[in-house]
Amino acid sequence: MRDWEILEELWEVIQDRADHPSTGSYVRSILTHRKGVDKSLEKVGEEAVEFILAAKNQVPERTVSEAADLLFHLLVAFQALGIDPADVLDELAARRK
Ligand SMILES: N=c1c2ncn([C@@H]3O[C@H](COP(=O)(O)OP(=O)(O)OP(=O)(O)O)[C@@H](O)[C@H]3O)c2ncn1[C@@H]1O[C@H](COP(=O)(O)O)[C@@H](O)[C@H]1O
Repeated sequence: MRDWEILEELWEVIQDRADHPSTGSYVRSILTHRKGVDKSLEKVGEEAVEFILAAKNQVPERTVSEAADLLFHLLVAFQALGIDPADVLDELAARRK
């Protein structure tokens, strides 16, 4: 079983793509898209719907795959919006009862 470090690693890759030109990079293509932030938000919405449909249709493998797409695109949207995932984690920690 993998631990949560993959999310941290992925965040570092996304930041690297934001900071450096990289031909053929999917992340960079979203971050530099002419619609900018809207493109990343559109992808989050799209992947959320695909996740819900897979879950409702009870297709476990597809649901896991769509969940991965959703988490990935959420991180890309954080980058586009200038949100630090650490702030989101702090928010969750602050809600612990
Ligand atoms: N985890 C991912 C990842 N998950 C999904 N995707 C891409 O997200 C897209 C999913 O969009 P869709 O399912 O909507 O497919 P699509 O219709 O072709 O996409 P659009 O044309 O609508 O954008 C696909 O092109 C996938 O390749 C990802 N692309 C990259 N990563 C990670 O990001 C890293 C950096 O990627 P690059 O920026 O491409 O170097 C990679 O090493 C991976 O670790």
